Amino acid sequence: MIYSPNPALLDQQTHAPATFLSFEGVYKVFPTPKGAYPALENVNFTVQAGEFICLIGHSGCGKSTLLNMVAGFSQPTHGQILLHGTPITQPGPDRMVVFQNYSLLPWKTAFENIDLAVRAVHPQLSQTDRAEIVWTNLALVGLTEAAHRRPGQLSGGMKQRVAIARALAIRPEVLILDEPFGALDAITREELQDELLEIWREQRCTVLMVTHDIDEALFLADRVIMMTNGPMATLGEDLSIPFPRPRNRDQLLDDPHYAELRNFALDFLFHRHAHQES
Ligand SMILES: Nc1ncnc2c1ncn2[C@@H]1O[C@H](COP(=O)(O)OP(=O)(O)OP(=O)(O)O)[C@@H](O)[C@H]1O
Repeated sequence: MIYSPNPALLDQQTHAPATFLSFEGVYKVFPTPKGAYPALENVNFTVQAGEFICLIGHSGCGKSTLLNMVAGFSQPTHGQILLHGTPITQPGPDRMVVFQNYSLLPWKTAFENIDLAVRAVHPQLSQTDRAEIVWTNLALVGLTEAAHRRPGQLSGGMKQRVAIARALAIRPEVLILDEPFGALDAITREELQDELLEIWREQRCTVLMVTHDIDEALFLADRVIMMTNGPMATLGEDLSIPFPRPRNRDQLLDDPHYAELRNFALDFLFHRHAHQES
């Protein structure tokens, strides 16, 4: 079959397929009681479909602000963020967010939390079809056995697995992860990183993930976007991570290029753009 792109996805002037996701001169200014606070200034970069991008920067540099605008929770003050060439103006099921604090409904079971999201996006589906989607996604994160437990009966890692399964059940094009493993112990964190890579490999969604952990970013990402400090934070470095996949943690640590990239990132954060409090 000959591939013919959807005309709506073509750039009107060049007729080239529109970039998957692009940040074009994005500024964000927050009104505060003390006056306008310019959080982000002139952020420009593009993301290809299927890329795994990690955003790193000191606390307060605007990482969550940027993700929130991709999610459609807020709008740039100037500039635009385009998905398939169309400005993002509101939330939609093509972009799902997973937060650090799981944000599950405590009175619903794992199954019900996921089912609720599926029902909100696909109200036309029968209960049987919805249940199939929920079971598939619970299995994807290894939680079939815990389906009928409420969040209070789940560990932190299990709660985050439910949150990831809930996001994936909607089949988003962009999976937005805001420090998803920040509250987890080191072992659970590594397990979830491996599972996330496996899911991403199978589903080929595009991932935008905020992390404070350089090793996590180097293990997971195709590119690490490093942000300068706020106010007026912007893109500082756009690092390509060349390690072949599937990645093996021990092999990565032995790779001299790994130490080079890690030192470059550390130098960016703690010398070139040191935070006063760091
Ligand atoms: N609604 C708001 N009103 C005013 N200022 C805001 C608002 N939201 C964020 N800010 C400010 O914008 C800056 C960026 O915040 P943001 O939460 O995006 O940073 P971050 O890089 O995600 O930080 P962290 O790593 O600590 O989560 C901060 O100085 C924050 O105080």
